[in-house]
Amino acid sequence: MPADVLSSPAKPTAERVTRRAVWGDASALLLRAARPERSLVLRSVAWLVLAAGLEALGPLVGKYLIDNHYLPRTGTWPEILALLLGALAAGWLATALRYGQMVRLGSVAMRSVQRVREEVYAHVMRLPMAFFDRAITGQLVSRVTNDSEAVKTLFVQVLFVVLDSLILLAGATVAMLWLDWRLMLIVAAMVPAVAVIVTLYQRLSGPAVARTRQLRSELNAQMAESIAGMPVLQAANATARFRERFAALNQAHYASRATELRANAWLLRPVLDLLNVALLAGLIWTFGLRSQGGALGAVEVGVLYAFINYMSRVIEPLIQITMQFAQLQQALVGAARVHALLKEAEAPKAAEHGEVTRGAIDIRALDFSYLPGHPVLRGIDLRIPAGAFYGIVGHTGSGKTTLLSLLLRFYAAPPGSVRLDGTPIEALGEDHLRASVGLVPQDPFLLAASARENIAMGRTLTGGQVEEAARAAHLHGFLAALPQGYDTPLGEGGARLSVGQKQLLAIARALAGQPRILFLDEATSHIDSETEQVVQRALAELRGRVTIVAIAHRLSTVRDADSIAVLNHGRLAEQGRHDELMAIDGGLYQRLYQLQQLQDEGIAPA
Ligand SMILES: Nc1ncnc2c1ncn2[C@@H]1O[C@H](COP(=O)(O)OP(=O)(O)OP(=O)(O)O)[C@@H](O)[C@H]1O
Repeated sequence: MPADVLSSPAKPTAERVTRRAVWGDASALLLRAARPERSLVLRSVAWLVLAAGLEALGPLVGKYLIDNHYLPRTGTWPEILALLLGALAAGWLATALRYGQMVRLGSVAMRSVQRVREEVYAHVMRLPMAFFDRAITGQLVSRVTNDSEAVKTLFVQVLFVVLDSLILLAGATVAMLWLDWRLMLIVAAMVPAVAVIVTLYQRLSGPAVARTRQLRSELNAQMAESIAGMPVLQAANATARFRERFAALNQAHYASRATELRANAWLLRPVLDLLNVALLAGLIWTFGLRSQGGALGAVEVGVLYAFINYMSRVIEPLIQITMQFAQLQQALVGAARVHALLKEAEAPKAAEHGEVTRGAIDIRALDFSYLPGHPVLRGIDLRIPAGAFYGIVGHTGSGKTTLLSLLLRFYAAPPGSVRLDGTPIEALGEDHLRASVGLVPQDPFLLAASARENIAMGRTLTGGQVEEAARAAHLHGFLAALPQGYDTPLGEGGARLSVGQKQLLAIARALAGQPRILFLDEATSHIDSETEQVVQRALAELRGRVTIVAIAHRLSTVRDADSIAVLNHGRLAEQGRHDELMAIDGGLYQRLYQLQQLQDEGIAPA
């Protein structure tokens, strides 16, 4: 992550490169977010330029009044009144214009955040499973919620305020140039001084800002992890240790914030205020020299009035710009992180040809490894006819789940090695593939919603379809007897259900999509024998209509399967019906089965 490198002071070259990358990433995100409203942004900027021009007129009118009317005492009241009213009107118009445009640009910023947040969420949903192997949930949540706010900060507090200030600065500079270019040069000395201050500030506070953001996202991550693992933490009496860990992170976050605050407090406003006073003294000194008849010649009093006025107008935008650098640091890092996430490659798009109509699976010479040089599956050949019930068994780590993940296209199998109804799996359209297969995972994932919503999962299913799926999973009786029937809230993670009921609900959900192929990943490992029989009955009723591939630790689940594939260290060791496999003397399946029987009888350890 760029920000992490940014916070490391040890490698100046890498830091420079990374800082550039942060700027590049953040600007790319900004452009992307504003693109749909660029004409509105351009129009607003044009209005801001006009407002700055009107604002710059004020001191000019003042100068004209002093030098042409007040000092020579030549002005007539109507003339003076007209000039004053004109200046007032210009000032008010400028204020109204600026206010209106800032509100408009603020709305652009809000809409941009909305767009970015939706884009990030949609993007995360399309990322390949391999991404989630290394992603940390809390940090991802941070990206979608906190960091996408950085776009708003970049727009509202930085870009627009800085832009507005720059336009004001340009207006005042042009007016000063027109009045007296030499005096203007004195005021212009502020610009390099501010550049020095900002560079210094960036060096001091930049790493602290990046560290603060990183620590904040770690705090989020720990919070999310602790809530998810609460039963384990409490049972292991680890809460105090986790509290300490959280406190240590929080302390580091505080220290990092304190460094930021110190840099802000010392470097920004106070230094600029000092500079302002020094330049004002320089201006009055020069004016004094000239009025003594020095080499520069006389300066009109009105010019001095206008310059003092412009100086305050120059100093304020400069203060604003430097003050925004604090926000800019944070926003840049946040925006760069969001952009880095958006650059994360999505799963490759399929060619979208071919269809799954019957549910036949053909696996040929399938090799797979997560990490180069560490093969997990080797030369698997397996043909599963449509409507068949196949079991996959094998010791822990033999590659069962990996095989299933490839059949679900969670990871990419080598092209052509997995075919569904004759079409290579990589060519099937995403929506079609997902509609054709159903998954009952080992740990059923339940939404904090009603049973109906949990079965439908956002699909537009009729009440009849939901009920039919629940009946097929042998869960209808239970759900219908709940206080609000299918509409009873199930609590977070389905807290109101037993593990077996959750498993049956996951089966109902998978069946509600009317899949051609149903995958079960150890769906019976956590349930009692009675519920297992219910699951077996449900599967038996599906036979011939849906292809079923079931990974099972508990071999009784697949005893009746049409065929059982036995994996051993990533290879297909044996294959056949239960009785055929049991007939192989000293065979792997036979040994697994006998071991399980001993475990069931309490003779061997589980
Ligand atoms: N996402 C991953 N990244 C890297 N290696 C992985 C990943 N998932 C699994 N592995 C490795 O692949 C091998 C096979 O794992 P897999 O989960 O497929 O086995 P399994 O037969 O399903 O085991 P179990 O019965 O314990 O669930 C293991 O050595 C495991 O460490």
